[in-house]
Amino acid sequence: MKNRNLPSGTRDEFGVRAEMKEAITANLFAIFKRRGFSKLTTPILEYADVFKPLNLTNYRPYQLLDEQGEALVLRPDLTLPVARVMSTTGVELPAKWYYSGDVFRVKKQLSGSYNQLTQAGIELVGYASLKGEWECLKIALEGVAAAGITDWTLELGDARFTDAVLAALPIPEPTKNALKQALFAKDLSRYKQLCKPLADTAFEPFLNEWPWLFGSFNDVIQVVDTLPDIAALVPVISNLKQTAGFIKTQAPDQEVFLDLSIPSPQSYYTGMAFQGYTQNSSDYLFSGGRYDELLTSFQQVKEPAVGLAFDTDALVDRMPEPASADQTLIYFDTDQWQLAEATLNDTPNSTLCLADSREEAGQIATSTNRTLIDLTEGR
Ligand SMILES: N[C@@H](Cc1c[nH]c[nH+]1)C(=O)O
Repeated sequence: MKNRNLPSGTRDEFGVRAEMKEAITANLFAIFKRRGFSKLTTPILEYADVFKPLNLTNYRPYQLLDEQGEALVLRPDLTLPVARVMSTTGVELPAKWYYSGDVFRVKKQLSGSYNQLTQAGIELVGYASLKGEWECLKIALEGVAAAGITDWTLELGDARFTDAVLAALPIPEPTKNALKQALFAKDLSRYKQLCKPLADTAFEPFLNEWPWLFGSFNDVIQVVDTLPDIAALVPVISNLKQTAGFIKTQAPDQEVFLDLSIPSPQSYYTGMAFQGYTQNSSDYLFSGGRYDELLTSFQQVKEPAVGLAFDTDALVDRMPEPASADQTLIYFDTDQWQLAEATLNDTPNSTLCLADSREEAGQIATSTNRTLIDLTEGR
């Protein structure tokens, strides 16, 4: 073997970390199942076409070809495969699915982030009501709590906000597009220049704040309230306010932020989006949102849908490590297997010592800091 290195952005997982990941995945699955979700598993390989609705600059996939020369990819997302299943299998709707699996996204070299990450998530297909978003948020609160993470921020947004505001501005279409680009790129000098024709209009106070429209829910809503009436914004703001109220009833101490100055986390979102963050890290704990148009890229009929995925690796990175219990090693002769088995059953946190000699068993016990039970003693 010439190259023993791993492909960039991948890792091996073993020991405590791998066990913590298994434990949080089991906890999340228990939450999903208790709330009536069914399991859905899809392959790691899919036709590249499935992921056309993604913004591929953020999610550049690993590509390969099948035997007919068709482009395949390692899946960069788990929501699109669920949408594909929904449109090809004629499953009766509405449906509640859960899943877990690895996704692969080619990141910039040396960006320091991983190209393979594990997600565990849910998709609610066929539910148009705000109850769908709230079910996702309830699961987000429970999932993060199950990981033992207490200090985190829930960030809300809405994919419709930016376009609704831009549509109302009395400026030509190309200027609106340029303004959106400058806003998202945080190119402030260009942004200010493009806003000049709107000085002294009713939009001015809002436009002065828009690039910084991120922060605690009520502070951001106050700025939004300075806008003149925009009919398309009414349901957006009302849903956001109701949702902040819902969180208050479910988790009174939960910090809720609102970000209305960035692009939607996924190009396929059509409504509310929500993410969980801890301080000093750009990895989200979970990310989700409503995507009512996505199924139309696979089938004729439109189906409302909303979902969320936990980044299992991000949860593990922030989970408190479990206290390690005292471990015991059971040394025995080959003809004592039954006795060794009985001792194993009766002794918590024990493991059989498979060494050939008492001396080797002693060395292992010392180097791994374990107590040794010697069943050969006095033979
Ligand atoms: N697939 C999305 C998360 C999601 C699940 N359902 C809806 N959104 C992501 O990876 O960001």
